[in-house]
Amino acid sequence: MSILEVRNLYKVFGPSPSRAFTLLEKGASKEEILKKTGNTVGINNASFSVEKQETFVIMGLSGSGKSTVIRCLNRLIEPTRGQVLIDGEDIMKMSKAQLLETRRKKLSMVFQQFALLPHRTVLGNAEYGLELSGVPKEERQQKAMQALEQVGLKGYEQQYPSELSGGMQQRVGLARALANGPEILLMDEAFSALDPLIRTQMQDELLELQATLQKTIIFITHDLDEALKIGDRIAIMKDGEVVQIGTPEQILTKPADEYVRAFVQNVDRTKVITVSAIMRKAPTVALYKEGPKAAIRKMENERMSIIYALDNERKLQGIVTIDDAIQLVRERKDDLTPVVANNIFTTTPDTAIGNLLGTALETSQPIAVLDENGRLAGIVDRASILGELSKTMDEEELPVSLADQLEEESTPNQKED
Ligand SMILES: Nc1ncnc2c1ncn2[C@@H]1O[C@H](COP(=O)(O)OP(=O)(O)OP(=O)(O)O)[C@@H](O)[C@H]1O
Repeated sequence: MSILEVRNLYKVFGPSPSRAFTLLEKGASKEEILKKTGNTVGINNASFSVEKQETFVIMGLSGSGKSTVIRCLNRLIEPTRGQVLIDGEDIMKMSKAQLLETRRKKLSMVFQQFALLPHRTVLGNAEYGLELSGVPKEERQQKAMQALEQVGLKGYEQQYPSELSGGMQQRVGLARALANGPEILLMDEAFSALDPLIRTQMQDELLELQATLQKTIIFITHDLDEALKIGDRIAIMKDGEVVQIGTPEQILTKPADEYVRAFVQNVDRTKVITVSAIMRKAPTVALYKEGPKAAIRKMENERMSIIYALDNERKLQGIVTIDDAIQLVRERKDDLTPVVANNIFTTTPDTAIGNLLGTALETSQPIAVLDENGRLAGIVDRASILGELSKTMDEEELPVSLADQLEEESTPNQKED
């Protein structure tokens, strides 16, 4: 079961939501509805679910409805229609007391403008949520200290917010949210007010922190690069609607419509698209013990001149050429081991393809993709790496030798024509 589920959520701001709904049902646009009724459609039929420990990013341009969605999740804004289920419980049906309890125990929010109390120390700010919940002093201080340590602010407990840099102030905001021990962290443009360098650093730190904390994070941003970096999945919003939900790779490789395509077209795909998106099954694979005759048969069937040789645990040991295998048959050997050449280039499924650029230049052989146990997960060849790279870069931007190779590979057999 998803930890959070949003079903057919609507928020209409204004005097007469029912008039807006009538027009929405007829397919009217947000602008038309505003013009005719004076109502603003903030969220239009949004549905998504978030899994436990997932970082789910909601991304969209200004006015697309991100902040309204995140505020509906804890009912800081009352949805007009729809359901928000947290651990299967509909927050729309909760009493005031239940809602408060849920906000304190399950959801914590980190705001763009830090929202710190200026007259309280760092520690005083970090323990504030717990204080509101009535947690005894000693316990709340201990939890707040732990949270401050997690965000790298140990030693700053007695400072005041004005004595800290923007990045540090936001760490206090994060510590305050973490101190409550929530299952879900709601982060509303949490890094958008920071300088670019500090912002990148905070993104890295959040990723690091999340690797150990494993919270469920719902992160709002208008910055696509931030979304692609942080999100396990991303929901893209436009005019209050969720237009696509997918992993960063899915968003880049299979944009749902022209809007998303236009949005992602300038992204450096090579940093996001990983080998797993372009690898294919290795065509010919043999176990050592199958011997050279079986290997030759497989190579013939697949019309290949090499075979990937695996040991008994199916770990890749190297490649055997058809000439090597023929030689082994002549020598009456019944095992492939003697001729396995292990000078094969390897990579892993989660390597960004931009990092394979050098290897693609060095070898015309496919690169073997190994899983974490050294088993052959597939292969990735130069054509598919170059194909992906060329979608990102203009040809003039490609290294000269790569551009030449691309040219050669895209016009095969020209001389023979
Ligand atoms: N209190 C309100 N009253 C009327 N309209 C509102 C209100 N709050 C938001 N809206 C409208 O709802 C739509 C969605 O706004 P929202 O703030 O959720 O967008 P956003 O994607 O978070 O944008 P930003 O990044 O600029 O905050 C916008 O058209 C906005 O004008």
